[in-house]
Amino acid sequence: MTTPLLEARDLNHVYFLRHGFLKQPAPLRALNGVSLTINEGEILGIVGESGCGKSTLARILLGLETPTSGDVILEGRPVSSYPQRERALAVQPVFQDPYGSLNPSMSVEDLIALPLHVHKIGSRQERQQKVARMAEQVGLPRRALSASPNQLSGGQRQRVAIARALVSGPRLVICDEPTSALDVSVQAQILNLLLDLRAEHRVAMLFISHNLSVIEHMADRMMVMYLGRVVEAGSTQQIFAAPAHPYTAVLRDSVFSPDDDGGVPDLGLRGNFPNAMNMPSGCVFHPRCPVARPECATTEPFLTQAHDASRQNACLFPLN
Ligand SMILES: Nc1ncnc2c1ncn2[C@@H]1O[C@H](COP(=O)(O)OP(=O)(O)OP(=O)(O)O)[C@@H](O)[C@H]1O
Repeated sequence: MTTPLLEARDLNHVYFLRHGFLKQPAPLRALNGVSLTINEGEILGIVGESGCGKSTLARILLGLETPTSGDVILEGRPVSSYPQRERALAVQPVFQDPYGSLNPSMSVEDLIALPLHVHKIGSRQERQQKVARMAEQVGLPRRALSASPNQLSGGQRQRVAIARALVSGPRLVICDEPTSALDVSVQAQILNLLLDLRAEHRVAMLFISHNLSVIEHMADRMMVMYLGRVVEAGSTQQIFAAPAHPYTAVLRDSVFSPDDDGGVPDLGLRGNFPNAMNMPSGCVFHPRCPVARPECATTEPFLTQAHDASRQNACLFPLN
């Protein structure tokens, strides 16, 4: 068996929130026993409503946050044993907001070259060549290299962010809602660009979105998250054809407005998205589940294999 590129084992993350000056901080479980693997060159999609823990997971995998418990293993070694430089070279981010993540006082060329500069890769001339090649691959015109990011459109800025993420040759790119802030007309272009770059560079991606149709387009395998837990995982094609968890089925059948802003979509479910500080008993989805039975309020389901070893779901009464 080949070693996965990245493995997360039983990640738990708790934030402590203080309500009121004198009150004791109360725990909010943002991640609850999340495990995953990403293989070389593979795209793993993570989907779920706002607040389900997607960005917390991304930040932990990027090393921007330390999990309360659990392990992250990169190419068979715990990430804690990696020097920061090596980890940053192996795993690069592309965030949602291309406006906030690009320093407007730098030129596009310097922005793309930043990882090469920080990690002292290549001579000045080699860096320039790499940046020019990368800019061409992401479809930026040559004249954009001397521009400030403020002079570019949202789609072009995201191309800069993607070029910067890929220029140092990472093995994994973590894309957190990379097209949610863009105009509908450019979203598909950026998604297809990421697919082309994956094919060309054999780079793996963790692709986070609240929109299941984006995940369907992008991901080889996918995980559905709800209130910090994984409720279904498996091949994207199989899950779309026959979702096992009622939450996945609701997400699949909901109609997303193409220009929704990444907030909580209207899934037509009874009840609101629950408060993560006051988790429902039994199955955490049961208060909103269209097919819940009495046992669902009292018995907690665990993520278990179904169909074959590649699929898992956490439902007492799976649909398929
Ligand atoms: N720094 C923080 N301090 C306290 N609570 C946090 C913090 N970051 C996230 N949370 C809480 O943790 C839970 C998971 O948040 P997270 O941002 O990871 O979810 P998400 O699925 O990425 O949502 P979104 O798409 O809105 O970013 C939420 O209840 C959120 O309010």
